Amino acid sequence: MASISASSEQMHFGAANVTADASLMSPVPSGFTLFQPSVAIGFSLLILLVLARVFGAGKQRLPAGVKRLPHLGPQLPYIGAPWGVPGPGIEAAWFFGNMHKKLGPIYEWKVMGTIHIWIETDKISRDLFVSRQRNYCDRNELPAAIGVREGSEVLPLMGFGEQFRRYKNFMHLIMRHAHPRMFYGWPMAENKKTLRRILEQPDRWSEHIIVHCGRTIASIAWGDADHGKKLLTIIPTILKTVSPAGPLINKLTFLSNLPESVSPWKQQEAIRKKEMSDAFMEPLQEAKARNDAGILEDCWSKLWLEKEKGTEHLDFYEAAHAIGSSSFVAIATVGGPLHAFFLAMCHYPAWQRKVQEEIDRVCGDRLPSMDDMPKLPVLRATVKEIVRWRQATPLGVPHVAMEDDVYEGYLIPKGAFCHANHYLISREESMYPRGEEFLPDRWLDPSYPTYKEPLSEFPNFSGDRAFGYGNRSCPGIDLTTCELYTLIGSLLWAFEIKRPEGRDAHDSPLPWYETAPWVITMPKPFKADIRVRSEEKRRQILNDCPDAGYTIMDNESERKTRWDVVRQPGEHLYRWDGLTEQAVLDPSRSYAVGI
Ligand code: HEM
Repeated sequence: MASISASSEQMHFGAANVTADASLMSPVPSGFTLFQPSVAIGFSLLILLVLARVFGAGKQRLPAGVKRLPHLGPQLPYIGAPWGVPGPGIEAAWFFGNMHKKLGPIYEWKVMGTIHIWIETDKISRDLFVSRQRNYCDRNELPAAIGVREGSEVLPLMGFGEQFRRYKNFMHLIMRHAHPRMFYGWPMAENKKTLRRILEQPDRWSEHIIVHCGRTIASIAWGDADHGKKLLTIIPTILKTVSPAGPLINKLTFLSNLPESVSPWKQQEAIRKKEMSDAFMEPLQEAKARNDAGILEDCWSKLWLEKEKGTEHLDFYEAAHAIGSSSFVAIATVGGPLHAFFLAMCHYPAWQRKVQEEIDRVCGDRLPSMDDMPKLPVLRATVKEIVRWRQATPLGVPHVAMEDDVYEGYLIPKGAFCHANHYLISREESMYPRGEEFLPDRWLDPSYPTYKEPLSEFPNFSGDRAFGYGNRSCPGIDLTTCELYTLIGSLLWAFEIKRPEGRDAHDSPLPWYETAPWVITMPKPFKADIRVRSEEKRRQILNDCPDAGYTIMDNESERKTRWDVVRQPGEHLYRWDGLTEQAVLDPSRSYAVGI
């Protein structure tokens, strides 16, 4: 297969973008000292190698007739094959995709004593994570996120067990309660405020989208959009902490043995934990005060405070963390596809006109609501295709094998981290021809394998693979549906979104596949030309959409509380503490066409 350094999906990356991972792949440079990080890492690896040899670590015993999964070839005992660990974010999805071309649809890669199993297809993911879900429902230890797997803080990262079951049941219950009530009307209310902000400051669309997601989920969780600031404050740290591209300790896992007094990661983690707990406990405390005063509006917290049947088994700390940790995940996951929406509209203007024709015909002079959705298949297809085209979680969240298992004659050992490559699964040629294109027609035209009738119901997100598999799959599908359908519908009702022309286009070209390097990723913010579609719509927005102000402050002098969110000096667009920054990719790598 031909090999290129920037295929149809991938961008060209400048030499300035050399990844930090390069140190893991490069030979040790001449003229080094023992204090250089690369030398220290190399030295540590050497000691580990010697220890592993001495104690015979890393030997894998295979039962009779069972084979080891395809792998990279010779590997070091215990350490495995840490060289070549790919760059962050989407590059990892391409990199592991390239390896599938050599090793087949499922292979293993041992790094630092852990067996990682990479899965290329929907079928294998379903065989393991759905048909055998009882064995593949654990989560992995994250070296930088100390104690999160065993703790009672973060639902998506909790190991399987009694505490996880209690949180997840609670999450399902509050979702089941809120969904038929359209999440108590909060998403529609926030949609209007966001239209107003974008009308007034179109060049800050990316910032308004992030704020929108924070305000919407905070309203649903605690009945007060202002708590969204707390979520916006804590997310950058936790998302970086749990990402392979985050702290070094996530790659060099043996560093987690350092005592807290000399471990900057452990010290940082103690601060992160305290801040996150405060961000979850304070809003529930405030919601309680408002509930006691009889003024708390409908929200998830109210269900717990008023002891809705099935919620009473959680104490205050647990309820605060179950609600908080179910909320913070709703910001980047929804914000990512919303960013991808702006990108798709700039790249595919003809499709934008088509979906606007449908919205105009069905909704006329009012904003689309969930009641309109059966009559808006083109809008639903647009939203579904956005989530497929630019995955919010391209490598999903690992499922950990709880016991040894044998799949098609191959051993999947207890403790293996199993990764479904969602990026590849969303591009399987047999299901998604021309997978790298944004092609909403694949959900509307009977000639495509993904087409389903009736169009008043399909496409929808039910069973969509982007939301994961089995008993660890995403409980946020209904909320995502409500948020994305109605906000994207409203944005298309109100605005025309175009790629910039002339000098602007030259100075900041439209990205194709530039995403952030974290486990939940989003397209890099870019310049778009956003104009209201008519003077009548402008009047309607100004009359009917309340001005809720701007959450992000211009400078530190305006800060009143620890939770205020402030743009950094010299920052025109809020960069969310680096979360919106582009992944730094390795320009020396190349990926096969079609990955
Ligand atoms: C486009 C939007 C979203 C996508 C693509 C998405 C994707 C995912 C994926 C891939 C997982 C891991 C599934 C697995 O392990 O197999 C997950 C888990 C989870 N998601 Fe979402 N998600 C989205 C929106 C949301 C929203 C809006 C919420 C909350 C309101 C949410 C809450 C959660 C939680 C709590 C988990 C952890 C479940 C568990 O570990 O058992 N997600 N999501």
